[in-house]
Amino acid sequence: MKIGVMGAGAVGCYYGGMLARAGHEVVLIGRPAHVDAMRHAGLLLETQSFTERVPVAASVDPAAVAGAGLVLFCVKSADTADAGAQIAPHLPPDAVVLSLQNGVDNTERLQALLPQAVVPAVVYVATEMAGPGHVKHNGRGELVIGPAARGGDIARLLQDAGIPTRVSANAIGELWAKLILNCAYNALSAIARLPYGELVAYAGVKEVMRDVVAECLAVARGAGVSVPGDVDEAVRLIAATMPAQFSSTAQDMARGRRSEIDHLNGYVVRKGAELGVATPANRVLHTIVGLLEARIGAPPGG
Ligand SMILES: NC(=O)C1=CN([C@@H]2O[C@H](COP(=O)(O)OP(=O)(O)OC[C@H]3O[C@@H](n4cnc5c(N)ncnc54)[C@H](OP(=O)(O)O)[C@@H]3O)[C@@H](O)[C@H]2O)C=CC1
Ligand SMILES: CC(C)(CO)C(=O)C(=O)O
Repeated sequence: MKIGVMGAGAVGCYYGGMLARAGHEVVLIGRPAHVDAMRHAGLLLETQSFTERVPVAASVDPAAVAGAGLVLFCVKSADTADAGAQIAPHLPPDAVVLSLQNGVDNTERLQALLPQAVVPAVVYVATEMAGPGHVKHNGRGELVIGPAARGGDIARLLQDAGIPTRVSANAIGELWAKLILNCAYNALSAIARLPYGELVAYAGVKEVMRDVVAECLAVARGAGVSVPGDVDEAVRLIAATMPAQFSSTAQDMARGRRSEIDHLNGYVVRKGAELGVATPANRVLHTIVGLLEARIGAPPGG
């Protein structure tokens, strides 16, 4: 089965690379610098256990998804609508689109554009682009995917390629659990320009995070979502296990790029307003990040 990857960035290149390395026909669709490098010398896949150059097809043309039975959709949340519209005319009717994105509404937004099955995936990985056509895997790599008609087959295909995958009937709840971590850490790390260890050591930060988490849980409850696990413990563990890490929002801001904040705290604020749940702490964080992004000239969120 041909596999298309929409968004040849950190996540797309890691998972697409693992699948290509396992012998699947994979095409990575991305920006010219990465595509040119991969066409010339393959994808440089640097993981914690091996480093390999993986031959892979690459294109800047969204039409390259034609003929794909599975598409990994790996753009940032702000690019979901544009990238979804670009692949829509070229997708086979029976393709399955797996959304490998943070935030809880990408599947819904993508499904509104596509008649094909769109399945959410919770992505537990740390990966980055270290240069054109060069992906660096810094840890983990598991996926939790939502149920789908061919969910079992897709999970097996991923497993066989060395990607630990399970199917969960509550993938949306798991996406919310991750969203809550993002809401607690991402904006604060970006605003303070601090890694998590220093961030939580500052007086009052843990209390702000507690307020943010309580609001998120109230919105999730209002939306009928059951958030699995011990959320407070999960929040505590982030700073304890990655004290030197800056949030992806902080990293985007440092690069002058638009972050996903509108789909993190911003989503909680919008959903809270819709459900009549107050979200003052999330609102303040979302607004301050928006102001900072406007000051550095990052394109407005979408
Ligand atoms: N990196 C990580 O470790 C993790 C990331 N995630 C989530 O995964 C998702 C993807 O993140 P990540 O891979 O880091 O992001 P990246 O920015 O590294 O990758 C996305 C790539 O897609 C490109 N792109 C966007 N729109 C198009 C388009 N229309 N056509 C072709 N290429 C396009 C982007 O180019 P450009 O930048 O020029 O727009 C970029 O190169 C996000 O939701 C993120 O939150 C989840 C867990 C971990
Ligand atoms: C979980 C967390 C907060 C880890 O850095 C993350 O996903 C992010 O930075 O976006």
